[in-house]
Amino acid sequence: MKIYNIALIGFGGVNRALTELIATKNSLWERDLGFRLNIVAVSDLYLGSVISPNGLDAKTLIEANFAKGGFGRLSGGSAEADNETIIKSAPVDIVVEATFTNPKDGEPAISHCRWALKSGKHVVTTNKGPVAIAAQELKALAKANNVHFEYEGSVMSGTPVLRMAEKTLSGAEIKGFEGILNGTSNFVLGRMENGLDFASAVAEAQALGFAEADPTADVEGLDVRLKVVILANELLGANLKPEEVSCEGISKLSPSDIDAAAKANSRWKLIGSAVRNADGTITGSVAPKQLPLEHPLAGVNGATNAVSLNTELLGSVTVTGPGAGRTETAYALLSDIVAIHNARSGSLAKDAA
Ligand SMILES: NC(=O)C1=CN([C@@H]2O[C@H](COP(=O)(O)OP(=O)(O)OC[C@H]3O[C@@H](n4cnc5c(N)ncnc54)[C@H](O)[C@@H]3O)[C@@H](O)[C@H]2O)C=CC1
Ligand SMILES: N[C@@H](CC=O)C(=O)O
Repeated sequence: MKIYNIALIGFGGVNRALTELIATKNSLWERDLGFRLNIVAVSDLYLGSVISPNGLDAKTLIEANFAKGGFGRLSGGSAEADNETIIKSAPVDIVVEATFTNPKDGEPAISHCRWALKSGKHVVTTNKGPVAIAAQELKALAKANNVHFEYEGSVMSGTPVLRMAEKTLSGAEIKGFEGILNGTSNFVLGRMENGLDFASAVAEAQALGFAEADPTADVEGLDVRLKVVILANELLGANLKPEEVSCEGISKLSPSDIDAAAKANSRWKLIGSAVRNADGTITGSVAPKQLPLEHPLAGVNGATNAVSLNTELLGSVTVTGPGAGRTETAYALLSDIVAIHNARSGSLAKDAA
């Protein structure tokens, strides 16, 4: 049985949810997946950092109500978040990057990934910045250092779309996609349909753990823009940069726009899409669209996301599932670790034989 020592960078909703899963499910994973996870280091801007080479107790990490700089009170702890030392020096196999997504330049998360990969550590991340802005560089670094860079949760949280497409749609010739790719804005639009005002709906999405640290990224479409870039680059072989994707969010939609749509048997949805043009170029966009109720994406509600992949050989293939949520996103990290474990232990090859 394998034990993976891990470092958590960022200890917010997602990495706390992963810690909770570790506290409750390690024995199940040992039996069913063939590994356990051992948290050896944690670093968080607010709490500080801590390293314990033998491992930290996951239950204690979750239950202790640490104040600002609180890791400083732990043995091996410091009130400052020394990410660089933790990432480069902690004796871990996997760095779990779940700090905030910076839609402008992806930092400091890109540096976190770079440090880890250069130190010969696998990276699993739900952070969209490094994937949308620096995937090529980080994949090359991973390859050069014989480690993995995995990021299933960067699009549609724990709902498998990147790995599903890579593993099961090879040769289907994906020509484009359109989807609902932000849980917060979809949740907000639904709550506004029920009469709630915009600000209260955003506050609810924050309380439920769906929203970004700065929810402007959700409601102005910046988060979807990163996801469009990731999907286009991964599934269509594009080389898009965020600034090349046109972007409009939902913040200008008023209650009367929402009512008018309902009266016309339709609904506003924030749609991210990309298409391969006749000349081979790829165009991406993010914009609110008024969809008739019978449209397949019109019935996707709350923090659920959905993406319809337009393929040459299969027609339209739609994947739907949670697009945000702490535990749902922590599951994406687990699925990345399972992918690493299977690749390293050769169990997929054995299954296929
Ligand atoms: N919550 C969700 O539903 C989903 C989140 N994501 C992404 O996962 C990541 C984590 O999300 P959440 O946990 O919900 O965010 P969060 O805001 O709850 O937690 C982020 C944590 O990172 C810490 N942090 C910020 N900058 C840091 C730095 N430079 N060094 C160390 N720690 C730092 C903050 O103190 C905070 O505790 C984000 O990038 C987010 O975009 C992706 C898919 C879904
Ligand atoms: N804030 C994002 C979280 C997942 O990426 C969302 O609401 O979809």
